[in-house]
Amino acid sequence: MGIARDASSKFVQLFCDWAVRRLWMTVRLNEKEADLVLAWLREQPAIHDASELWLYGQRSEGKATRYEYEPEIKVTSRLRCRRPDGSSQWVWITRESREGSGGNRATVSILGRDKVVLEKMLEEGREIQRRKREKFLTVVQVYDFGKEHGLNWLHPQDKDRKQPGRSISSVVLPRCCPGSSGIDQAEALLEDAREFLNSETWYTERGIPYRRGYLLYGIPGGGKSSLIMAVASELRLPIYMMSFSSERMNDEVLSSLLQYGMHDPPTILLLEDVDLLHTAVLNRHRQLQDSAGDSSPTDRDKDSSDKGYEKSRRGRLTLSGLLNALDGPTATTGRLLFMTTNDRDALDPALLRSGRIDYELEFKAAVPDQIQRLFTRFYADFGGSTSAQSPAAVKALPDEGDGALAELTTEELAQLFAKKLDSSSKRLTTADIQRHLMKRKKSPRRAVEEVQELLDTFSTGDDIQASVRDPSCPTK
Ligand SMILES: Nc1ncnc2c1ncn2[C@@H]1O[C@H](COP(=O)(O)OP(=O)(O)OP(=O)(O)O)[C@@H](O)[C@H]1O
Repeated sequence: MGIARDASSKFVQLFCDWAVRRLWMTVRLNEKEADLVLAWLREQPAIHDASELWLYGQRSEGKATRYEYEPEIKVTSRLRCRRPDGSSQWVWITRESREGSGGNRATVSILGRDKVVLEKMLEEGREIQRRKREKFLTVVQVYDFGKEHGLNWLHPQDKDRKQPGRSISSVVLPRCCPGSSGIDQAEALLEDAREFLNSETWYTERGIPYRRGYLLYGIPGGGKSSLIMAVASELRLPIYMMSFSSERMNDEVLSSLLQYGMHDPPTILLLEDVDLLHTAVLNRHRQLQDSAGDSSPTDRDKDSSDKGYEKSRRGRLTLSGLLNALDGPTATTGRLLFMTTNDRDALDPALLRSGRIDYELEFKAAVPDQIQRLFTRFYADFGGSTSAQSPAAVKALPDEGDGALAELTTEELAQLFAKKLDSSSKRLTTADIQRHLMKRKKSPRRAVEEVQELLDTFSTGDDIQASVRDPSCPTK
């Protein structure tokens, strides 16, 4: 009797398992797709009826705090989804937060075998993420999740996306053709990137890897990082900021970071201060190689430290590993690579070869036309024309005298300010000038009157002013 009961309960259990397997389909989602489904889920009205919600405030509008609710979706959420043909389908979504790593994983269980609902969810989630990127600049950084999880991308959660975007007009660079009123170097670079994004078929048809590399180099405080932020904001691309400082970084980790866990292309990959990477990280390996090369192979066989050398060699980032990850056979396409450096000469030529870097832009000390436009933009609220005239059009302006300055428009003050800086032999960066203006943000007149203070505080030398006066067009 007991045996018969056990057998029948086993049979029922097996039947249930079979029925669930037959009726339900479960799809496991990795981090990137899980983020899309969760972004979609957050916008479903049915979910907001949930009994557990998170509340968070956003101060992004400047003044009032805006409150937003996020449903608690750590547990399974069950909802009916509409299919494209108008019918509905039951879906269960379960979020699994990977402890310590911060990344999301999720499973989607669907009644039936039709995946169309899941595909619709992913598509809409992608659109939601794109809309969110419009409002905020997304910067993804490499983060060390500890011994177990290692290095991975730290994607900002929606509620952290507070970094506002930056417009290209906020980055004031010399004009491409000095003396003209044509576009400036920031707009030219943006145009180049835009053209690249529209030319995927062109690249594919010619068998050219669909990638573009930009090198921004020159003085600190010239606007290199600002330009990258502006390009990302204008093109609504997320920035992936690579960092090499962790001891855990090596060729394999780098390669896997660039292959997995990034948003779908196009994206921006940013390597900042790449000259420091070269000396501090890559050369470390070279020294190891050199010291190993000094001893004969027999000596090294004897030397137990040889094993240590091999181990450390495998655990290091090498130049070839970096180059392979950037544009080797496994490298992703559809990516804009930006490298910045203050010292171009310190870079290995291999890093700069054509096809790897396609566009170079040098940042120099500010030129008069640039200073004038920076000033006019900064004090745009003070009235006066905002269309900067070329330096040649500067009319005779009073040099000194408080009374005379009070009569001038912002535009005329800008011309005078640029003229005063130009007549000194000092080199100033746009960051230096911005700092001077910031201290006098309510008075453009004071910015001109106290220009000597700027020259005394921020002067960085006087030897290469001549080259600064002739900003070259970017090298393509
Ligand atoms: N050309 C510019 N137009 C507008 N603002 C600028 C420009 N250059 C610098 N700034 C301002 O100066 C500050 C520093 O600029 P930024 O960080 O972009 O310079 P950088 O060239 O990247 O410097 P570093 O090489 O030290 O990283 C920012 O607040 C930025 O807004």
